[in-house]
Parts: sequence; structure tokens; C-alpha cells
Amino acid sequence: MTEMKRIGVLTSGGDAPGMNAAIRAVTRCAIYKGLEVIGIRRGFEGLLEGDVIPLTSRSVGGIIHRGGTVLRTARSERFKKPEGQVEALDRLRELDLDGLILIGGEGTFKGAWALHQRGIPVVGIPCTIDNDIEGTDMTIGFDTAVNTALDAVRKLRDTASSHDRLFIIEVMGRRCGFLAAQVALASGAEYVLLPEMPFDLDHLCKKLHYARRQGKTHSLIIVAEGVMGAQDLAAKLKDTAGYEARVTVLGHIQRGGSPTAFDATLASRMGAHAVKALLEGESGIMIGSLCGQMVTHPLPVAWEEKKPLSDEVLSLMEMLSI
Ligand SMILES: Nc1ncnc2c1ncn2[C@@H]1O[C@H](COP(=O)(O)OP(=O)(O)O)[C@@H](O)[C@H]1O
Ligand SMILES: O=P(O)(O)OC[C@H]1O[C@](O)(COP(=O)(O)O)[C@@H](O)[C@@H]1O
Ligand SMILES: [Mg+2]
Repeated sequence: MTEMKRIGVLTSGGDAPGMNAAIRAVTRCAIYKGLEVIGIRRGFEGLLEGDVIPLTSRSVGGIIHRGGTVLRTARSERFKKPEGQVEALDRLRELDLDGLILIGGEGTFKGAWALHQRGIPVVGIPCTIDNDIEGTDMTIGFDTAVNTALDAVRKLRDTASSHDRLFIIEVMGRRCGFLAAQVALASGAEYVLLPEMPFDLDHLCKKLHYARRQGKTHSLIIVAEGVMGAQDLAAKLKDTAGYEARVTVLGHIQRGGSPTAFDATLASRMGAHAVKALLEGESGIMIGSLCGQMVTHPLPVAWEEKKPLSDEVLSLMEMLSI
């Protein structure tokens, strides 16, 4: 095992609130343990270009509460190819880095695994508003995104109830519905459409008819972007059952803003645990938080096992939306 002297840290994939808190925790814990820290800008793309900056305790000051990522982020097609990975290896050697901490989602972890297999010690910190990573109850950024979307949905409920209207609200989630399900439950929406479940227009129309018969004068439908666009859903409801719906697409607003206390805390704990794991000689692993405890798993856990939606949450939605 090489003695760790100098490590790198990068953020990659979609940004998420709490990325800065994680960068700060990694940097300060590493410096506390006597390491030098190099920040790599714009994820794998910046790594390929050698776009780096030394990080100090002071340079990561004043960022714990800020959304986005001071290191910036990117999605890099070049790095996905073996030639890109070999090039990245050369850059890492030139930079004289003994290990790398990668903050991002499932795609970032696949990239981290490629580097691990090529002999670079890596540790992944799960950070995405999608919460679609197995091995951790929560990813950094998810709680903030839920609260941001919830705040918007509550405002829409005000106007929906004042005008006796049906609203369709589209939230992020191309392949997973954690955000949609949690926002729907917490906002008291009548219906939620998730990528994990088959779309059933007939069932939706029946629920809306039933709601009206029960005396409900307004309804909220949450749809994850991966199921279909909110406009398309509104058109289907109009064509099939004559429903007039107002549409709101929350979009990238869900990715910004200050991290909640939960996310800033999770990011700080995961950042510290990542440095500890790297110093203990671990590699090819991700940090997780299970039942409040910091844990580690091999990186492939993140994509080989699909994180299931909670049946309890789904059946509760069904019960509470009558
Ligand atoms: N299979 C893969 N092999 C190597 N690198 C990958 C792979 N998948 C994704 N990546 C790298 O990770 C980056 C971030 O992944 P992406 O899926 O965009 O975001 P996230 O990490 O948030 O899920 C990609 O742009 C790419 O450079
Ligand atoms: O910002 P982009 O590139 O349009 O990507 C949008 C996607 O990124 C996310 O916000 C976050 O996904 P990742 O964390 O996997 O990058 C998804 O919810 C959304 O589908
Ligand atoms: Mg992802």
C-alpha cells in the first residue's frame, strides 16, 4: 500500500446541494490528517485537461451553505471510452496523486470503478438529487431537492384550491421516482406517476372521477419526467376525459439552493468517512449511510442492485389520497 500524501477530489455528473459541504469536509479532514489536497475542476473532463487547483482549509471556507459546486461539474463523453481513461491515468500520474475522492452519482461511480481497475485508489461519495444509489438510504442533495419541490407544490396547491383546478407538476427523475414519490407523499398529492410503474391512464381517470365524487374541488398530480412530459399528460387527460389541467415543470430549480441541515450534515460525515477509508487503504468503494451509520460497499453495488422504492410509501399514498 502506497503511503497517502496527496489526494484529489472532484465533483461529476448533475450537481446537487451539499456538493460543496462534501468538498469542504474532504479537504479539511485530509489536511487535518496531514495530506495535501488537489481540487480537479469539471469532473472527468477537467481531469483529462489537467484543470486543477490546490485546496486549503481557507479556500474551502464559506462554502458549506452554498448550492452548486465550487469545483464545477461536467458530463464527459471522452472519459467513457477506454482511451479517455488511459489519458486520465496519465494526468493522475503527472499530478502525483495517491488517491481520488469522487463526488457524484451512479455514472461517476462507474467512472471511478474504471480508474480503480486501472490501479488508482478511489472512494465515491453518493451525491445526486435522484437518490437512485443502492447501498445508502439517502444520497447527498435528495433531501434539499425534495424540500425545494415541496415548497413549489405547496404554492401550487394554494392557487389550485382557490380556483378549483387540476394541476400537473413535473419533477426530475428520468429513470427513478424517489423524488416524485416523496414529494407526492409530503404534499398530499392525489396521484403520482413513476418510471418504475406502468402508466395507467384509465386508473388515473378513475381516481380523478372518484376524487370529484368525494367532493374534492382541486387535485394535484406529480409526474416524474421519465414517465412523460407534464404537457403530454395534460393533453392525454383532455383527449380521454375532458379534464382541463394547468401544468408546471419544476426543472433545474430542483438542483439549486442551499443544502438542508440534513444534507450539509450527511455531506460532512460522508466526506470525513471517505478520507478515513482512503487512508486505511480501501479502494473501489462507495460511502453509504444506512440507519444513520456510515458504511462502505464495493462501488458496483451502486448499479448492480436497483434501489427499490418503498412499498410502504406507495401504499400510504394510495390510502391517504382518498
Ligand atoms: N460506464 C461508464 N464508464 C466510465 N465512465 C462513466 C460511465 N458512465 C458515466 N461515466 C462518467 O461519469 C460522468 C457522470 O455520469 P452521469 O451519469 O452524467 O452523472 P451521475 O454521476 O450524476 O450519475 C459521465 O459524464 C462520464 O464521464
Ligand atoms: O441537467 P441535465 O444534464 O439536463 O440532466 C438532468 C438530469 O439530472 C438529474 O437532475 C440528476 O441526475 P444525475 O445526478 O444522475 O446527474 C436528473 O434528475 C435529471 O434527469
Ligand atoms: Mg445519475
